[in-house]
Amino acid sequence: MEKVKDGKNQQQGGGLATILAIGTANPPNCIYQADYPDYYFRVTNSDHMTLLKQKFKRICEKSNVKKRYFHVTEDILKKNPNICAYDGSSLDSRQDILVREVPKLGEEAATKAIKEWGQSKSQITHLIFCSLVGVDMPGADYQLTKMLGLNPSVKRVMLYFQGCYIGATAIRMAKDFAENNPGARVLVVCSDLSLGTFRGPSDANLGCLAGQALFGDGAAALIIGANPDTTLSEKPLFQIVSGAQTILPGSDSDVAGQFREMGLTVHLSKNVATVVSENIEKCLDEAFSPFGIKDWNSLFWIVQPGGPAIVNQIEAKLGLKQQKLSATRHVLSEYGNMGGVSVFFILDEIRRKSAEEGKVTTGEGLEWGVMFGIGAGVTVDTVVLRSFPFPTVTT
Ligand SMILES: CC(=O)CC(=O)SCCNC(=O)CCNC(=O)[C@H](O)C(C)(C)COP(=O)(O)OP(=O)(O)OC[C@H]1O[C@@H](n2cnc3c(N)ncnc32)[C@H](O)[C@@H]1OP(=O)(O)O
Repeated sequence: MEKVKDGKNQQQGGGLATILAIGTANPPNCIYQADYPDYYFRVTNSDHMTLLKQKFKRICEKSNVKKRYFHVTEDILKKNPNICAYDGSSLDSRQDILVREVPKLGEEAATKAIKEWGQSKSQITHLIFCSLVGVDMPGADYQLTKMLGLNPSVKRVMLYFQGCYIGATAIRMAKDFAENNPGARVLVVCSDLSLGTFRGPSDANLGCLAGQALFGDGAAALIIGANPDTTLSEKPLFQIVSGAQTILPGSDSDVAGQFREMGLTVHLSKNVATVVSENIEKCLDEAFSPFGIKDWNSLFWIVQPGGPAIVNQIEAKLGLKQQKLSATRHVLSEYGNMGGVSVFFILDEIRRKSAEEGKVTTGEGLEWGVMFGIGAGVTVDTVVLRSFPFPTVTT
């Protein structure tokens, strides 16, 4: 793990990378979880699978999700029955929608982040675009560059087909770009539509059924750069102190995805929450020992909300106070699991609520925080964050 440079990047004479703005977006079609089992079994023509429907209702009730947003509507699904079957040959139908819509939703989030940042988009030097789905060539990074009218020489990276840890991974990458390229301003965009994994129910893949109860659509964008220029009103929100990634032992194929003619099929074992919670303290120890921090309740918390079992078991294993994961739970409840996008929403919720409640820092009044990206592998990305005092700019 990269060590904190005590506020100074000696090589570049610069500071640590800082999150300068956050933007989020969702498609307009909102479905309440209470209505979802009926909706899902109806649109997938599966009402005859009564036992499976009862099980799905139980999963939805235990999901701790109140509502989710989706690009696809019942009309779109009716026109694409191959997507609604469990194993229909549907890749082309999915791609036609995803290749168009993933950059579009990303554009909405990026536009909000750039507006909050308040600077000219010509100052964006790097773009990192992440999406589980919608792979094409040139990719969503290229489409977004054109849509936003970014400098054609912006240095782009496209990250397709990574797990739900990717939001935290992208922050780790942006930190390297920002700290090693003087003056860099990195636009990070995550955009994911659950259409990539949407499919009808099957007795043969109950883990997939759990995914159908949890996944939702969203996009989020960050602007990241070192040495915020407060004379230009750049407002530092969170400092990115360090980033690390690891594969959890004994977790092979607990979270996996297969990409075939039927699209992307997710496999989730019942072991995910246990394997994550059993290994999370080691990730924390490695991340925070350089700073002598051992009290996990002294941190503000952002956890990829893969499902309530993951959130609950992390909380129990570490003895976290109940409110520690309230921003994480709020985002799970209001939007479902949006893959790599979720951690950006949680970060946004934390800074928004901190301001609203008059906390002294952007991180719930605390100084240090942790972000966990969790996904396929099982892979965990750990980002150490530091908040800023309010107001975040002194003139
Ligand atoms: C794609 C990526 O890279 C990243 C990701 O984010 S992947 C998503 C990771 N998320 C997960 O793995 C989900 C974690 N699981 C959960 O949060 C919860 O277990 C849950 C919401 C799915 C269910 O809640 P719960 O409190 O555990 O309820 P529980 O009563 O145990 O389960 C409800 C039913 O679902 C079934 N079930 C739950 N998880 C299952 C799974 N992974 N596979 C098969 N069945 C499952 C249970 O067997 C049970 O069935 P019955 O009611 O018939 O007994």
